[in-house]
Amino acid sequence: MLALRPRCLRLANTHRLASGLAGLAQAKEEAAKAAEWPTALRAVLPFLGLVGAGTAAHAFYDGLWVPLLRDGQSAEKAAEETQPLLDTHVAAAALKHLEGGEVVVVDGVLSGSLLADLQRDLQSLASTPGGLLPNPKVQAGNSEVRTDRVCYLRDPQSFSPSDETGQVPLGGAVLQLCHRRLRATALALEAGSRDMSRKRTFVVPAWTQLAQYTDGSGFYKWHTDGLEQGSGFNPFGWYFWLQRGAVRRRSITAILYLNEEDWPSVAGGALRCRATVAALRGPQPPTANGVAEILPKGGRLVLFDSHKIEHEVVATRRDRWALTVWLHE
Ligand SMILES: O=C(O)CCC(=O)C(=O)O
Ligand SMILES: [Fe+2]
Repeated sequence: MLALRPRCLRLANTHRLASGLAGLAQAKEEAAKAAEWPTALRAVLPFLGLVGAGTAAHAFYDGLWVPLLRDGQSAEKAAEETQPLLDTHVAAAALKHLEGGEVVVVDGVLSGSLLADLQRDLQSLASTPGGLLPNPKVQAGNSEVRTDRVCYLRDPQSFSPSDETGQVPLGGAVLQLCHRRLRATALALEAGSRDMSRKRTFVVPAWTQLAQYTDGSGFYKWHTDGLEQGSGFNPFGWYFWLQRGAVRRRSITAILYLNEEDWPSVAGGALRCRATVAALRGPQPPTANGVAEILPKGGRLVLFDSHKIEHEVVATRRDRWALTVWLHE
C-alpha cells in the first residue's frame, strides 16, 4: 500500500505537467492569432491612408478649387466693361439691410425693351436640345425637392481648354448681358461697403445659374443656399464638407428674374422667404405669418444672406425664369 503512494504521486505530477504544457501551447496559439490582426492592419494602413488622402484631395479639387479658386474672379474683374445692376448708393443701403437679416428687393433693374428682347433668347435656349437639363438633384434621382431645369451660363472666353465642368457657353446677346451685369453687381456691393464697419471682398464664380420652372410643375421646397452640416465626426461628413467647399463659402444670393414685367399673383411661382423684406425700389411684397411672398416680376433683383434665409419657390402656372449668382467670401 505504502509502495503505491510514490507511484501515484509521480503519475499525478506527470499529468499536471502535461496539461500545463498543453495550456501553454494553446495560449501561444491564441497570442499568435491575436498578433495576426495588427500585422494585417499594419499592412493595409498605408493603402487606406492613400485612398483617404486621394478622396479628400479630389473632393477639395472638385468642390473648391475648380469652381471657385481656379475659375472665380475678383469683383473688379467680373465688372470689367460692364455696368452693375445697382449703383453704389443703393448697394450700400442693400448691404445694411442684408446685415440686419432682411431680404432686399429692387425693382426695375432691367428696362422693358430689354426684357422683351430677352424672351426671344430664352425661347431659343428652351427649344435647343440639351440647352437646359434637369437640375443636379433630379439627375441624382430626387424630384421631391426641386423640379426646375437649369443651365450654367459662362462667358465663352473663360473656358479653359480642358474644361470638365459641363457648363455651356452663353446663348443670345441679351442673356449674355444679363449674366455679365448680375456678376458685376458684386463690385457695387464692395464699393457700397467702403464706409461700413465690415468691408466686403467677394469672389465671383465664372458661371451663373439659369433656371426654368415650367408651367404647372415647377417648384423648389424650403431650403437655405449655404451648407447644412450635421454635427459630430464621421468620415462622410468630412468628405461632404470638403466636396461642398464652394457652397460653404457662399455669402450673398443674388437672383434676377428674367420674366415679363407683369406677373400677376394668380400665376403663382412666388419666392417665399422666412424674413422681413426691404423693398428699396418698388412696392412692399405682402407678408403673412412671417413669410414674405415675392413674385418673380421681370427686372426684379432679390438679394439675401445665403446661409441665413430660408426660402422656397411655390408651384408656378407660367414658365418662370430666374438667373442666380452666389457671391462668395
Ligand atoms: O428662383 C428663385 O426664386 C429661387 C431659386 C432658389 O432658391 C435656388 O436656386 O436656390
Ligand atoms: Fe435657393
